[in-house]
Amino acid sequence: MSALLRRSARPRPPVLHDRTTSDPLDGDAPAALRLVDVHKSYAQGTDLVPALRGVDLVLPAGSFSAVMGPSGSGKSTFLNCAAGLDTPSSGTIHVGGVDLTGRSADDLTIFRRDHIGFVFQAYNLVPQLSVEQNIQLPLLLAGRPVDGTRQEALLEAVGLGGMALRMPGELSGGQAQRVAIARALMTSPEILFADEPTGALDSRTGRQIIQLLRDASQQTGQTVVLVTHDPVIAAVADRVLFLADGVLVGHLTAPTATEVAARMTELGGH
Ligand SMILES: Nc1ncnc2c1ncn2[C@@H]1O[C@H](COP(=O)(O)OP(=O)(O)OP(=O)(O)O)[C@@H](O)[C@H]1O
Repeated sequence: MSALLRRSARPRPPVLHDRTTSDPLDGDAPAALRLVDVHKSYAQGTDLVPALRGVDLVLPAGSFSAVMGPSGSGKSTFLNCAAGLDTPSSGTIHVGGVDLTGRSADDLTIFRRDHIGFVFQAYNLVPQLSVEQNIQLPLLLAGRPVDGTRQEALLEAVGLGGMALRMPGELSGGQAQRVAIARALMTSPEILFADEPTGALDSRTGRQIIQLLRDASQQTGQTVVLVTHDPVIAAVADRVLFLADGVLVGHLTAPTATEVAARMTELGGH
């Protein structure tokens, strides 16, 4: 993969409160994501349903992590709070040293646009826009210039060289997810969140896609956090974090799929 994919040296938009954090567990590596005692409850009638119950976590920059847990354990809630799509009931969340706590919805939208990438299970491409227009969209929305050379290099890297003018309706699921990955990397975000990115793909295509995300993120030094139900997909990560009943109950470093599956069985997941 081309060195062009390394994160752009172009000045980034200013962060809201720029300050450096480091991970005491990882030497001087800067923290890409830091959660301290994060709780999230949802109102259901007169009851409060706890979805996260005191999550503490530090992920170093450049790490590739998978989050697993039984259905209802709080994975999506964790991802949505960490990505600034939802706000925790209490606790603090820092992304790249920026405290997201207490931000207005507008502030969070601007922050997400400039500093966070997303890949969703459903690809979320704009059907009326070509592949290249979809990839350029986050930059255009942020009022940032499009680097044509980087775009071309990213399309090559995700195996879509020569397909810039195709429309989403002309793509397979795997190709559509490749476009979504290129789009998420185009803005050189501080951190990329992926929610079941292979969930709609057959297992062979899903494994190709996750390897591609892994390779591309390694080249760009990108921090990635993905939620998955698939132990084979999770085993591609540096570390796998396990959630149960809204609590992080452990992690495995560079595990095999068999080790991940065994831990999930212990937790009562699938
Ligand atoms: N908007 C909401 N309103 C009320 N309760 C919610 C809401 N979203 C999630 N919950 C509850 O919070 C808990 C955690 O849900 P969450 O979707 O985060 O789990 P999950 O691990 O992602 O589940 P799955 O693997 O099934 O997608 C569950 O008990 C769920 O019912």
